[in-house]
Amino acid sequence: MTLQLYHLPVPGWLADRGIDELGVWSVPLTMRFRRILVREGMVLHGPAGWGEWSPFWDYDAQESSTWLRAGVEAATVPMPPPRREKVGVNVTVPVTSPQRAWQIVTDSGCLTAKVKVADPGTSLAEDCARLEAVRDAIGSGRIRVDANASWDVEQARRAIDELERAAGGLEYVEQPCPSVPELAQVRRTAEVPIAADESVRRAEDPLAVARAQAADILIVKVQPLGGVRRATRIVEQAGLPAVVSSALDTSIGIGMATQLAGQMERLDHACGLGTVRLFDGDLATPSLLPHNGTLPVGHAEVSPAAWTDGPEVRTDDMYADDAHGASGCVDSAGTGNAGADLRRRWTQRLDATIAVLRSESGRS
Ligand SMILES: O=C(O)CCC(=O)C1=CC=C[C@@H](O)[C@@H]1C(=O)O
Ligand SMILES: [Mg+2]
Repeated sequence: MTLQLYHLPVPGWLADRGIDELGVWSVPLTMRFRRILVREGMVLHGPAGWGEWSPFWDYDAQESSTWLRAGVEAATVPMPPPRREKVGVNVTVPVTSPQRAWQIVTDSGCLTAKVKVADPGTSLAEDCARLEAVRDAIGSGRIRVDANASWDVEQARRAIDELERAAGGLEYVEQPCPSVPELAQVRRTAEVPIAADESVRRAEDPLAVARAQAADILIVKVQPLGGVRRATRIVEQAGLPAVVSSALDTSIGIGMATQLAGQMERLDHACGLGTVRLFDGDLATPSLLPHNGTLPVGHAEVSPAAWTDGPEVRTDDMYADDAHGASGCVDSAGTGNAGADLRRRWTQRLDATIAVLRSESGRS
């Protein structure tokens, strides 16, 4: 399987906001990440360029609506000039063998590595072996780990000590435990700084973690936080250093994230934006991949060559049989209903998500 990208008709709610082109895509990953092997989403075009909307499939319409606000903002709201032209990024190391981890870090050219740990079904010893290999590859560079809320307080204390020893020093530990009170407890005794990710991006109140002094650093992601402007406000209000990171986006979403990094007053840490390397295909040419550990700040464009159904498909012709775009599409390879399932699932998802936003604007 390779990259697929199909046009979809633009629903009225998006057209009213200035969106004039809509695509749905699917890209295989080069290796398992976050327990998935394929990433899917939409891209939206408007007066400010391209935006991405790619909530994971385990997110409901309510949570996905925040991600949609971000995609619409990127496509329709021009950003002020950035404070910096390029940003440092970390290489992301999935749960994998020490050999592969070593190779990923060596190939990356990055001076900071973020290593996934505590994945269900793997042991602390395996995590330590991966960290030793990463230290060997990165030399005097920085290593951070992400536990994705997998530990309780006691497990976190024990694991952090061991991981720190294996890594020969850690820059920070990202989301060791699920709740804010647990993070606060771990932070009180840990020698290593604590970063909050899920407690910011999936929380009803993204500032609660800062108020509770439960983290030293915030991880901020454009789509989960509803856009560059809202994410910037959250960082300002929290008053903590922030690490701009990816939501496992294509280059379009990574471009949105570089814009957030470009707007931030303080940017002391490498951004978690090197993840296009995990994709086997991309919407932009060239892809937003780090060179010498940095990425340029700015929007990425969907490449005309990326469209499976051709760059200039008139959606009213394509979907003559089906107003919702799920059938009747003839792709450029002549394979009939290729992508029909992808288009149907995402059209339904978009409809449900727009319904949430409509009801919210009805209430306000
Ligand atoms: O921060 C990075 O280096 C890459 C981004 C990354 O790790 C993630 C992206 C998307 C979903 C998450 O499971 C994961 C994270 O938890 O930070
Ligand atoms: Mg994380």
